[in-house]
Amino acid sequence: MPSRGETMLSFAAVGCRYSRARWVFRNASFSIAAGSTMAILGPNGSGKTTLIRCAAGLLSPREGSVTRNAPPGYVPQSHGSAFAYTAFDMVLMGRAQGKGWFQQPNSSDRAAAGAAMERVGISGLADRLLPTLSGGERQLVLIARAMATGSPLLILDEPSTGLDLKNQARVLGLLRDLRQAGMSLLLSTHHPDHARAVADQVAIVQNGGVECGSAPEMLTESRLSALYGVPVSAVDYLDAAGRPVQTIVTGLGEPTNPVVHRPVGGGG
Ligand SMILES: Nc1ncnc2c1ncn2[C@@H]1O[C@H](COP(=O)(O)OP(=O)(O)OP(=O)(O)O)[C@@H](O)[C@H]1O
Repeated sequence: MPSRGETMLSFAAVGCRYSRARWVFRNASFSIAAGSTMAILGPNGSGKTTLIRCAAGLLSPREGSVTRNAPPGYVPQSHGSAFAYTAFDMVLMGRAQGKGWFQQPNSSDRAAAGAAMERVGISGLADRLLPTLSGGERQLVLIARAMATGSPLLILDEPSTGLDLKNQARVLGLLRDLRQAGMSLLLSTHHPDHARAVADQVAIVQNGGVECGSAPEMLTESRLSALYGVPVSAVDYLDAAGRPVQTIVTGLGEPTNPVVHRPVGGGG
């Protein structure tokens, strides 16, 4: 594992576009150190996936430079189609990174794939064919595949898409553990709450620009309300263990009278 604080990924004045007519974004500059996480937020179509693909080396920047100090583990945005591999074989493909085309996986590759599945909590799916899995189960397989690479740098495009609350919590907990273990993570999300749960830094992609800062600085009510064009509030409450917690909600719910924030799981 790289030493804590070492730069794992950096963008220097990066610009990306698909056609001459329009830049998706320009002048993106940031770096991610070992043991830290950056979340990318932005409206639909603003350029989050473009930035993620550029970071993963799947798209070349039109200007500026991207530096990685390891080939990353990559989790693509989930999509419907899937080849008829077993979940285990899909995860094992994560071990192919850096190997020759015809090199067979060995026993340590199999052990790493099994360990990644166990870590993500999907060992029970090992023999299932991908087309028979639910969208959320497939998403967990893709996360395990990225982990099986053993790379200290993980790049994830909307990793919680399609996951139920329990699996969202599982994935967020896992990402936190990986950061704690010294890994570097870059993820895109539509959930400011998830960014708050796992990220030290936040990049906001909007109107052709990328603005970066610390998570507390970027995840304010006013910034998020302006970003999404809906009222956004930060709500304090006590969790089931009685700890004060803050969550981010859109102010689109029904008005209550009187307004009471009860602890989740607190009954009454
Ligand atoms: N292959 C492509 N060719 C041309 N334009 C593209 C291509 N991929 C994306 N775009 C355009 O680039 C812009 C940014 O797309 P991108 O997928 O990066 O946005 P996003 O923020 O990830 O969106 P979402 O939240 O909806 O997933 C959009 O206007 C999109 O239409």
